[in-house]
This record gives sequence, C-alpha cells and structure tokens, in this order.
Amino acid sequence: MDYQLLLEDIVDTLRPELGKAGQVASYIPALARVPAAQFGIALRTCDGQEAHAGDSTTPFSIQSISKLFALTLGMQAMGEKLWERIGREPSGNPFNSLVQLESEQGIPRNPFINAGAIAVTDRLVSLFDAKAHMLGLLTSLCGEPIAFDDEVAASEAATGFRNIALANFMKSFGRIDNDVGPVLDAYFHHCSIRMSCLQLARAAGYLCRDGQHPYSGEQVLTEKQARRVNALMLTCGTYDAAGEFAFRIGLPCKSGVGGGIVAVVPDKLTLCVWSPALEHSGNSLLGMKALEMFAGRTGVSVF
Ligand SMILES: NC(=O)CC[C@H](N)C(=O)O
Repeated sequence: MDYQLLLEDIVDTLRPELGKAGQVASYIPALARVPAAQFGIALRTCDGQEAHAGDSTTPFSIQSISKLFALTLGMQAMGEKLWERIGREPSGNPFNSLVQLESEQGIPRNPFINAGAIAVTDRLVSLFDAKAHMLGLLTSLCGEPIAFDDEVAASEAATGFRNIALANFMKSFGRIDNDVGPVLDAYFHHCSIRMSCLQLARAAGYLCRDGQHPYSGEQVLTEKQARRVNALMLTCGTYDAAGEFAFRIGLPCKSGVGGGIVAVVPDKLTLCVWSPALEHSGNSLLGMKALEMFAGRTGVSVF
C-alpha cells in the first residue's frame, strides 16, 4: 500500500469541501479565530514508515486528545488503582455533561469525558507535577519539544465554568483529593497543548505497538494496558458519537474540539487527521470523512 499517494488523494478529494460545513469551536477566542479551511492527515506505521499530506505539520490545539495521554500517565503511575474512581462505560452524553455524576455518586463514566479526565488529573496531581510530566511524555514520544499555549490555557480557565462545576461536584462526593484549583490548572493546560498531525501520529505510536515507545521500543504501557486504551477509545473516545464512529470507521479514535482526531489500527499504524470545523458532538466533520475514506480504501477495521 502506498500510503503517501493515498493520503494525498484523500486531501485532494476533500479539498473542495473545506470550510463549507460544520462550525469551528467558538467558546474561546483563540479557537474561534482558527481558519476553518484547513485539513491535514499523517500516519506512522508500527515499523516507522511515515506519510503525511495537507496541513499535516501545522500545530493545532489538541484539546481532548490530551485525555489519551493523561490516561496513559495515570495507568503508568497507578495501574489498576486508577479504576477505583473512574468507570469504563460510554456515557452517551455530551463530553461536558453533569447529569450522570449526580446519580453515579461523582464517579465519571470514563476517562475521556471531561469529568473523567479531571478525575484522572486529580490522581496525577497527587503524585507529581502533572503539567511537567505531560510535556515530558509527549516530548519523549514524538522526539521534539512540545509546549502549552498559554493564551488558550488562560481562556479555558476564564470560561471553564462547566469544568469548574464538574470538579467541585466530584469533590462534594469526596472523589477529588486535591484542591480543585491546581487540578483544573493542570487540566486546562493539558487541553491547551499544540501539536501537528504528524507529531500526534508519532506520539500515539505506542498504541499500535502493544505499548512500545515509537522510537526507543521501551514499554510506555504494558501490552494489556495498551489494548485497554484502544478499547476505551473505541467505546468512549468520541463522546456521544462513539457509536457512529464504530459504525462508519471501525477504529479506536480520540477526538478534540480543536478538530483533531487520533485513530489506531492495532499492529499496523496510528493516524491523525485535523480539520477545525466540527459536527454537533464536537468531532471534526471532515476528519470523520477522511477516516471513513481511509478505512474504506485500506480495508482496515477492528471488526
Ligand atoms: N472535547 C474537548 O475537546 C473539550 C475540551 C475543552 N477544553 C473542555 O474542557 O471543555
């Protein structure tokens, strides 16, 4: 399979649709001003072959894709104990919903909705400098320095009323150990990280390699843990559109409201697409189309 030709073809096919449908996230100015007519795609195979096309080296706000790496840090540090306060079921609700937390005593459904990622971040904050560890992990995984976007982090904090509510609500059930301030500060900074499609395709490489670091080969996660992350991505990685993703694409995916989506083809490759305009659940509209085309043309699926 000539992946480079395939990715270029996907870019050419989708280019006429750029900027025509969907809405760029508008809850903070730094995201609202991102031009919608951008599209990038990149992949890295298990054995280190790379291909990329379109705006694949343009950094964007990874937003909820950071939840993948926060979970990885949590699994590395805590193993099974992490699951004492976080579930593993799809929520079927928007990523920032409060409704289930009340009836489920402050235990979030999964680590990929906001409440779940805030709960994971609380565990990280108890153990180490969660912001520094996140940058350290990402810098190691993609082999180049990764940084926060301080403007985005400040705007997330200034407008993050729901996330502040989620953290306080969980705290009221005794499910958050630390003061909510430092936990939210780390969560907002994690959301603000900027990376390109190519960097994310590299960084998520351990997920198609049974947990092995994409360059050094060290175990980032055990094989079993990596399989579990992929399972969670498939069932919970795209919020209330997880069913639609499984139906149309058939791969574990994690999306963010910056318009990025990371997808894993176990034992083959990791893929990242980015286009800022979103559908109603907060997933990239053209990113979904591109992944559907990729899966259709290559025949890859976990089913
Ligand atoms: N789905 C997302 O990407 C949400 C991230 C966003 N910063 C939030 O916390 O609401």
